[in-house]
Amino acid sequence: MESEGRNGKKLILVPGPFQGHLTPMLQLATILKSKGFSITIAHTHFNSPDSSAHPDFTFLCIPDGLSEEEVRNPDLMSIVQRLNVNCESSFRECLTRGTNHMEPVDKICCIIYDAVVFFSEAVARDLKVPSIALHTSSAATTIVRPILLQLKAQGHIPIPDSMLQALVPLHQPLRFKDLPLSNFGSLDYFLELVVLASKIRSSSAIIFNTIHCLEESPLAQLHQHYQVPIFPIGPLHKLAPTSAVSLLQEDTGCIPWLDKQTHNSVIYVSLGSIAHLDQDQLSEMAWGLANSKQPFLWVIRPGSIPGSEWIESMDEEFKECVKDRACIVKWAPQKKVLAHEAVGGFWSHCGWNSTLESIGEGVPIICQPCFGDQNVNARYLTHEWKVGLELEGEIERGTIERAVRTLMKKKEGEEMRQRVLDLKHKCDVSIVDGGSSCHYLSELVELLRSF
Ligand SMILES: O=c1ccn([C@@H]2O[C@H](COP(=O)(O)OP(=O)(O)O[C@H]3O[C@H](CO)[C@@H](O)[C@H](O)[C@H]3O)[C@@H](O)[C@H]2O)c(=O)[nH]1
Repeated sequence: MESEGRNGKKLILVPGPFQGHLTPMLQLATILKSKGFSITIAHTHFNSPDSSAHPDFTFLCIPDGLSEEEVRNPDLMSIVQRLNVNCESSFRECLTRGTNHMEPVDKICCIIYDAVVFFSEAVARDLKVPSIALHTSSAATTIVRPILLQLKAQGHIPIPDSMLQALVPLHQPLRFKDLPLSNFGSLDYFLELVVLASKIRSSSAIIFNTIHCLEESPLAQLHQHYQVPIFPIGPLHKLAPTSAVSLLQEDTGCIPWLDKQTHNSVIYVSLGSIAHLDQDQLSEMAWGLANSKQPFLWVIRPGSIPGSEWIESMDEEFKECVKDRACIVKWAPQKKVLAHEAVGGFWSHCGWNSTLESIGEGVPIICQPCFGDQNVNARYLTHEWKVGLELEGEIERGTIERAVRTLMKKKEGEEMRQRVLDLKHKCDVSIVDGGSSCHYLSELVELLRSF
């Protein structure tokens, strides 16, 4: 049984079962452990994290009732929907039954849950345990999501072409086309999920993996919107740099390859853990990179190109053309890659973790958002913080080649690099004594200790 934390307080943390959600929750767990709390990670069977990487935590598997078929071909929206239905009673049972590795309910001081697995809040309320939500996307995304519901009510979803380029009132620099619509599953369920995941219900506070200096205005709007404390305590990966939580095996062979490249010469390419490409897009990306003449490190996730295996789908001519300046892996140790001095640019889908990790290492970005909050993040990167280049329209080799050259070789790219280094410095300042994230973290810890 997990020994009591130094301060005698026990926390249950419930992550969302996707890479971009598990990562920040495990980082938060590491941070709170260092503050003296004992930690139980209550996770679904689906995409369960590797418990051996975190010997300090207790792991509790919530039976999730998903069928083998649902797990084999996961459809994100329906998985989220099913988990929120299936897991409420099994989670409650896990907590109340007091299994060998579980503490009695009255010893739990708080349940911290990812906002997408809101069944956790229902259980916390039922058991009269305080709860706090963690939002894993940006504050800007959270504050604009309700606009989608207004648009739907006005019959403006799908958003008409005539509106797409217009700025969203009170939410500049966002245009209507940047609003965080999902590509997955039914629109109605997505909108329902937006409502359910943004409700605070009985929870006592909301944690954001963001930084005051990056999102001052959206955070101010959130403070007005929600009647509970908001804790922007990011970037979590900087506060918990050793917290490993990869669902896929990392290929560390790319690090010795990077060691041989010159300073700021490599463009790192990754579209995160969810986005998919088709064969034509893969080919355009490949030739855009090849024609840019820049060395590149490219993550091609297994299964991300439906119907083909990753490397077999690249043709011989391409392999020959890039053989001295390309490294292609299935999954990279991304934080180490971005911190490597050879990496001078990141071509990213702009998931929120990748966005923070790139800013945190002072690496400018070519932005290719695929869906949802990535559109919001890309717009902030290109038009608010001005540290990213927008790759708009179809994926096309000429556009890619030009974007890579601009970022890596031209004055415009160098200016972005300077600005992102300034932002990195501000982020570094936020997490040390006197910094905003450090301050909010102390307040969060104080609240948790008061429960
Ligand atoms: O080869 C790789 C590629 C990625 N990563 C890591 O995987 C995470 C990816 O997270 P993120 O950049 O946020 O992308 P997604 O996995 O696509 O995340 C989902 O969840 C995020 C948080 O809610 C959202 O912002 C995204 O839009 C959504 O797709 C990051 O920590 C990366 O460091 C690796 O370690 N190795």
